[in-house]
Amino acid sequence: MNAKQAAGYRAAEWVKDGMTVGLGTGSTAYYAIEKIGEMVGNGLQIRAIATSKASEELAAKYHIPLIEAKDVDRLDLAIDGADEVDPQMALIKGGGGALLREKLVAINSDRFIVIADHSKMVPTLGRFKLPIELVPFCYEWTLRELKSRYDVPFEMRMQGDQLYVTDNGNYIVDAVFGQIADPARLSDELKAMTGVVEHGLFVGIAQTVVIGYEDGRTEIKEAPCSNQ
Ligand SMILES: O=C[C@H](O)[C@H](O)[C@H](O)COP(=O)(O)O
Repeated sequence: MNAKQAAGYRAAEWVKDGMTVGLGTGSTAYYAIEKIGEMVGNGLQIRAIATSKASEELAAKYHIPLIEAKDVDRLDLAIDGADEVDPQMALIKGGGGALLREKLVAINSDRFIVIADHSKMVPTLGRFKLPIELVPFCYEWTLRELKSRYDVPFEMRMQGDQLYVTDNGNYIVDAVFGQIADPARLSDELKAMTGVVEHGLFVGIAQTVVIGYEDGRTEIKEAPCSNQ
């Protein structure tokens, strides 16, 4: 058992018969999907939406029935990893490029459970580069606007010698903020920019964080206003 596995497996315990479930993306979400797949193999009846093509393939491998948004109004639960988690349970996500689908799924779920190994817990967000998803059309102008507003390094995400393209056909620029003093404010500012599709700050969205440790222990944190 490693720390990511501990967190992923523990979160899978929230999944109950009849639920609709959002499946996250990344190396921690992998373990949650693996465990849920095992539970489905043992007779658990759920329907799921995956947040990336990679997680869709993983779900299919475990015979987890997949649905689309038109099949359901909201999800009961979503389980996903994070790149950083602060003490208020604000997150940076999108290291794997899946931030847009992940945020859509998270905000349309009754409970959003974040799974993270303990190294992801930080006092202040921003050491991890903040992914910002850009519309490819005239992205150079959006990038120029970002640079004029924020005096920090911006790095277009690459795949080999090509610009990285998300599952939604967009680009990602990673912003090296170092420290983000006011994640809610930055989130609103970025969201209001034309050309920015989405960004990796998840503020006030997580209700539960499951922290995993190498010895297999887990620690659960609930958002103060969460009544779920
Ligand atoms: O786009 C990727 C997602 O936001 C991931 O959940 C995040 O990057 C954490 O990934 P991992 O569990 O592999 O560290």
